[in-house]
Amino acid sequence: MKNIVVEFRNVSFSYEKERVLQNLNFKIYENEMVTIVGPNGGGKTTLIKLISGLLIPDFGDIFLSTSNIGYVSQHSDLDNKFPISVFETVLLGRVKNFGLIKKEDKEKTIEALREVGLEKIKNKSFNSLSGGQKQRVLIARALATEAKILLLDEPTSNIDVEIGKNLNSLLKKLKEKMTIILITHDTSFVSNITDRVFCINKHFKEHPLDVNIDNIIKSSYDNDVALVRHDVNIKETGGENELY
Ligand SMILES: Nc1ncnc2c1ncn2[C@@H]1O[C@H](COP(=O)(O)OP(=O)(O)OP(=O)(O)O)[C@@H](O)[C@H]1O
Repeated sequence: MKNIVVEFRNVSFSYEKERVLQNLNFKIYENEMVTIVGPNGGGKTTLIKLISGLLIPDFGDIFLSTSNIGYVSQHSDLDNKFPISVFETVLLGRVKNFGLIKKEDKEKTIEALREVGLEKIKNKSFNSLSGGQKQRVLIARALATEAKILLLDEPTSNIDVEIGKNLNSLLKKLKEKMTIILITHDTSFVSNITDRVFCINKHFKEHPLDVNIDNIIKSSYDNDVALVRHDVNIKETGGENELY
């Protein structure tokens, strides 16, 4: 029997008066990879913000087996006016309460960069990298925190098919040592490695793996449901904290 890593019990969430998630119940287990799909505005990002602790539910309870959570959000750009190297970006994952950086922190940073295959470009500026490389650096930053749960919000935005394949192999490797929860509109990208598929449209549904997910979403929610990737930056609204 696998250990439960995340459990939602009757969880509901609203932004001000708008109910976005209604009575969610599910469990996610150790070393599982769960893919979250659903229409635009269905509440997928809200769900992973609840898991990360960035948002607090109105009702219900969320149980987590660890507070070590790495979150790679949809938007990978850092401020261009704030030049930062690849190494420093990943090292930020080790900075706790503005304490001193120790030798061990630098070692863990290099280890994380090696794991995602980017050790050789550690001195490059983060903003000079391609979309796919930036994604890998941000995954390395999550690894440097020694995360036990990795949350990824649309990791295939801004990257081409070839880089997507590399990311797929990286996630397959990482799945052996952590639980991965990933939002994507591109289900083919993870179909060979995901263990379960959750569909979120205010309510929760779990779908079987062996069918075409896009068709399921359309038949479940109606044909007009928009399934689009986030290739554009959208400014966050509301009073939430940004993790990075
Ligand atoms: N900070 C916020 N303040 C108010 N409403 C918000 C906020 N963030 C999201 N919403 C609203 O909550 C609903 C769910 O948004 P969410 O981003 O979780 O959906 P999503 O499934 O991730 O959508 P997408 O596929 O477009 O990224 C939407 O109606 C959205 O407009």
